[in-house]
Amino acid sequence: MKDIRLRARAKINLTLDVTGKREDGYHLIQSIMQTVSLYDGIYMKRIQKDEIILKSNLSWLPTDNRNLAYRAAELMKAKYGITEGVFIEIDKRIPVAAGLAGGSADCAAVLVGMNRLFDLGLSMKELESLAFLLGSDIPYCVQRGTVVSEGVGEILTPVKCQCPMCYVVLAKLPVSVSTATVYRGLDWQSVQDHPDTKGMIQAMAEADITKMGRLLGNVLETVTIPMHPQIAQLKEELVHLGAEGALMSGSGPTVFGLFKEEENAKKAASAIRKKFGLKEVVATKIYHSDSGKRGEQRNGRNKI
Ligand SMILES: C[C@@](CO)(OP(=O)(O)O)[C@H](O)COP(=O)(O)OP(=O)(O)OC[C@H]1O[C@@H](n2ccc(N)nc2=O)[C@H](O)[C@@H]1O
Ligand SMILES: Nc1ncnc2c1ncn2[C@@H]1O[C@H](COP(=O)(O)OP(=O)(O)O)[C@@H](O)[C@H]1O
Repeated sequence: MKDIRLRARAKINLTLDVTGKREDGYHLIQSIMQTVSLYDGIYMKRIQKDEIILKSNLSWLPTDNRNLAYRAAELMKAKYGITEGVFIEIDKRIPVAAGLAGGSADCAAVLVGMNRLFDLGLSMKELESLAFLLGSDIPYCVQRGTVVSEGVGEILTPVKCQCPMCYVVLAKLPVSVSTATVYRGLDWQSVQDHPDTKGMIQAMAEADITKMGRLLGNVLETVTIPMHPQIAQLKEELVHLGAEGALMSGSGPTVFGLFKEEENAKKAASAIRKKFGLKEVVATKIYHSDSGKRGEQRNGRNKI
């Protein structure tokens, strides 16, 4: 039976602005999203019996249609009349409910995986449209890279210059933050400090990581930091440890710091782990696709 291995990578938001609110309560955003190397491993296999079997290394992660990866397989099966089944195994490494889009990345990977496993021949654009039915961040997780995300997350414009290579420390407090609660708590019209999206793109074009560090900005911090003030302490400590800048990712609570040197990022990660007694601290880096094409076959293994 045909099988496939994929890497579902996490994202950070280098900038996140909210520019309006739709009548249905969803917020209009402008955000520079960036893929990082940290990934969940996804293994998928066609099975004869018409069912979806999902397993993961986290005992408490749902394995039914509360899991976004399951929902992706369910949607594809229904839409394309697939009567065979699929086995999905998730090796979860991205912290959950963290502002890193781990669930969305798994979901996007399963959409890509179903397309390949069942030879559906769908284009990236078609996969992104399906992705948007499942969540606002998921079209981006299909596309990946350095992208300006607008609308509620469905309007994606790749940034022409690549984000310069730098090292990223992710530190997650042991608390869960609901994206819906954070957006509900935002009074977007009274936000004073809007991130400079254009300035950030310019800094990336100049490969000026120091300037990028200065321009990091996320309006959702105004909601999540009062709920969890340690986020501000983590940001301060990362800068103290040599980060060019630090920011909360998405709706939080993960904080990331940007470092020029890998060694410094690793040292900072271990210092943060000790000082704050945190388990979920990862030193990773900006992800640059080396093939330019998602799902490219390398060394006999499918990677995304
Ligand atoms: C904040 C961001 C920034 O990248 O990321 P995360 O923190 O989730 O990683 C995203 O906008 C999150 O996208 P995602 O997590 O896919 O959101 P969804 O599942 O579609 O929606 C969860 C809830 O958030 C609110 N929501 C979401 C997106 C948006 N543009 N405006 C909203 O108000 C809605 O109330 C919705 O019920
Ligand atoms: N495959 C999955 N991995 C992680 N979380 C998932 C998954 N499927 C559904 N979820 C649920 O989605 C919610 C958001 O998870 P996640 O995508 O990790 O966070 P965020 O949206 O903050 O980046 C969690 O409450 C989690 O229970």
